[in-house]
Amino acid sequence: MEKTILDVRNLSKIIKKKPIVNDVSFSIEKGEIFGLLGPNGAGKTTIMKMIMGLQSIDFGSIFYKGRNIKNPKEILNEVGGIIESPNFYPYLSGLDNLKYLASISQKIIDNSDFEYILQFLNLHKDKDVKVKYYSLGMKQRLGIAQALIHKPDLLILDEPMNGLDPIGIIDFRNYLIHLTRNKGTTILISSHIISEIELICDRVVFMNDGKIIDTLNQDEITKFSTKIGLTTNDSSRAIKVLSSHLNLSFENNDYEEIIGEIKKEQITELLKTLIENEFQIYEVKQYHESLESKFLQLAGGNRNEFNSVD
Ligand SMILES: Nc1ncnc2c1ncn2[C@@H]1O[C@H](COP(=O)(O)OP(=O)(O)OP(=O)(O)O)[C@@H](O)[C@H]1O
Repeated sequence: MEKTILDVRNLSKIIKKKPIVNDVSFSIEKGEIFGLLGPNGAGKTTIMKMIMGLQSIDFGSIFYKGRNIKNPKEILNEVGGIIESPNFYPYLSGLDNLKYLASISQKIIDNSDFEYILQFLNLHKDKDVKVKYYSLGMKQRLGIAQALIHKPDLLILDEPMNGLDPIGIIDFRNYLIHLTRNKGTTILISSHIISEIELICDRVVFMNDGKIIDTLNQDEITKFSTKIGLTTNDSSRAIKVLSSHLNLSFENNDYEEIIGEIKKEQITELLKTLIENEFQIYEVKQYHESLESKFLQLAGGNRNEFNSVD
């Protein structure tokens, strides 16, 4: 079985004599979640568009499962993605949009697949509503459904959390982890929001000005962000709940904040526990050297364009 799913070699895109993507190489293994992180204009979307055949390649090659892909249409049945705003037929319902896509896929997609994806993305009750009446968040979730409905081996997600609410983000992250761990799906995901990426990625590439400036693997990502500061509506109760439910030790600091050491992969569980116990969460901060500070250091001049941990 082919271990490397995607191999991007010396990819370049020149627009108006400017290298938008400049000699970028990386490869992604089966079942990996691979993050592209970079400020606005770094070249993330352009790379994804080249992989999906939405933009031509000026230099370099893309290998998919060992095959040099000259015409990306060859692999579209195996690849799903959201790049920029997803496209829909506004006069069709959410379900009919999905059914139309399914009808042009070569994969077998049955009613239980539609049911599952619509339930999962919390669109089930609005499945028969025309998409022109959908909110931004609903359209984003339908876009995710479109990317997933044909069960792609490789999922390409350009800023997929845009427009999702906090619970939607947590559920979506967990679903991506489920897809990779249980279905063997491989994911290439971009963001300029560091906290979204560091929670789920096995490897992260930092881009700036069209170039890769650094790559971190899971161990290197994990060693960041070990201390968390939380501001909620009830610090004392939060300390008790985190201790009794998750065996985490948090304490008050001087700023109505509670601080505790936590492993990166526990953050989702921590937030879920607090939400389930009806806390208002006003702020979540990371202390120690975080992926964000590493990124800001690497990105230098563009530092103001990054979002901080939400
Ligand atoms: N067709 C085009 N014509 C001119 N410039 C372009 C074109 N496509 C992309 N660019 C420029 O290329 C650069 C990289 O754009 P790209 O969308 O790939 O960045 P990005 O990292 O995805 O940014 P963001 O986080 O804002 O989505 C930007 O400066 C953009 O303005």
